Amino acid sequence: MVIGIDLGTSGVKVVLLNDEGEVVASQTEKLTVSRPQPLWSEQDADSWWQATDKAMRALAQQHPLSQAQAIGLSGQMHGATLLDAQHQLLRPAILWNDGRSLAQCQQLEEALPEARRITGNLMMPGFTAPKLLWVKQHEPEIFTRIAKVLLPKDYLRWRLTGVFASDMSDAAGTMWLDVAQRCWSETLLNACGLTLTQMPTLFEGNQITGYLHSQLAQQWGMESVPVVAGGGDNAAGAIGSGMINAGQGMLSLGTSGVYFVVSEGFLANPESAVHSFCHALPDRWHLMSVMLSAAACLDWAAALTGCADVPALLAEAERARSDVPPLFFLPYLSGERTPHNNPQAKGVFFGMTHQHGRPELAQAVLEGVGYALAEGMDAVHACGIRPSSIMLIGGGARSAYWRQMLADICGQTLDYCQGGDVGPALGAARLAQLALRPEQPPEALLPALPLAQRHQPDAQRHQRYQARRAHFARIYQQLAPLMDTESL
Ligand SMILES: Nc1ncnc2c1ncn2[C@@H]1O[C@H](COP(=O)(O)OP(=O)(O)O)[C@@H](O)[C@H]1O
Ligand SMILES: O=C(CO)[C@@H](O)[C@H](O)COP(=O)(O)O
Repeated sequence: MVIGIDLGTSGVKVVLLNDEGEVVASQTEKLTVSRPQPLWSEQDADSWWQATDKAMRALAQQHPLSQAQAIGLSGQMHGATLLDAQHQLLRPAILWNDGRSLAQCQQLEEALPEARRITGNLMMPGFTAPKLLWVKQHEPEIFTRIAKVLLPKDYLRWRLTGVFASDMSDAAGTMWLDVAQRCWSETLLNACGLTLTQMPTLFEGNQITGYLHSQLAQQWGMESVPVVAGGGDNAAGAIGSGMINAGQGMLSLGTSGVYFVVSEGFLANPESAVHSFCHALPDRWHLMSVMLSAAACLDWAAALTGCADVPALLAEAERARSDVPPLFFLPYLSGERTPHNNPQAKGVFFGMTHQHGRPELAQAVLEGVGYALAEGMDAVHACGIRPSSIMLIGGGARSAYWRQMLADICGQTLDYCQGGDVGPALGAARLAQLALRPEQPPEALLPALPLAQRHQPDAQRHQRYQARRAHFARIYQQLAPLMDTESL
């Protein structure tokens, strides 16, 4: 048996897999995001640990963990978790959807024109490097005390094992990694005033990084098992759904919305804000487009419209009238990465009339996220890569109604598989399984998940959505110059 721990933005998920690769128990503990200033997005890293401990204890109640042989980790990417020499947290973690560091991105790009070549990526505020430059400039007393910079799941690893380590897929999102060579770039680190000693040691996703503290093992009723490197949540989600070979694609509907395609070797197109990162297995890479608020828009809209929860919002959307003028929603509640790279982008409802009520607002939100995802897909396809199949994962993929709508909007066949909603945790567990059997080729241990439902696009609906998508794009283009409201 193996355990997968996924530190998502909305919660920590833990799963227990048996030797047949089936989930025998799982538990989620919720997390909240704090937004103390415009563009900021933070979480208390200690709350990650508290949620993990609680989830593990609950997992142990559901099923004894004495047979567990390894733990794998996965987590929200890019977050800056800063520790001092006594290993105390220096400030709240600055998250992947925090937009405060645009100026620092520009400074890094100007100072280091070779950054795009080394990282394969455009410097964007969500990434870790510009966040550290922001801390250096705005919180110098904290910056000088930084002994270690950790990504979110690697902070959990430190709490689990006492080891400072990361994996290539997550490290690629820092902008300090030479992505083609899979090693830290001292040039990039030095540009932020950092050195190699402040970085965790790098591993491939299927390698053992350390062992569970015996005290924790005892509390959770298990052995002091190996803790495996794991992956950033998107790479881990891809591993969980068997996406490891060139041309395989995945659409993740978590807090963020991610279109992930495994590439043939290292491939980059930084100008389009497409991300080019290492996969969580050796010698494999991938491309992805990232929208910052995907299923997050559903939670926001549910609260806004007085729906009890996301399923209630989805039920409202299904009642939306089709004989009223189209209503548009720009889903940029936390700014946007692909394709706009605009932290100042804002959410917008456009086209409201007396005929629109809660169902139409709900429907507009689902559609708006769909149009933005379709734009990200196009950006990835423009890199010359088009997958033969696309797997849906993440909490948002639980809705069959939204899944079909997304297939219709994107004009793509989308597959939903059993277990897809806990994809990254499953991937973390599968990486742990791989680490225990290094002699086995990954293909043998990563079978595709059983197909639950295939969503074929409907040609007529796709045509109608295409016309609306073009209008959605025009609304953004027209309103983008008005979206920087900081000086008002
Ligand atoms: N039944 C449902 N149908 C559609 N979306 C759902 C449902 N339940 C939860 N969600 C969405 O799933 C999201 C969480 O997905 P998850 O993949 O766990 O995200 P993260 O990894 O960012 O924590 C929530 O933002 C919520 O909007
Ligand atoms: O920033 C990115 C990827 O570049 C996000 O995908 C984060 O990794 C958060 O993921 P979720 O919490 O939405 O799964």
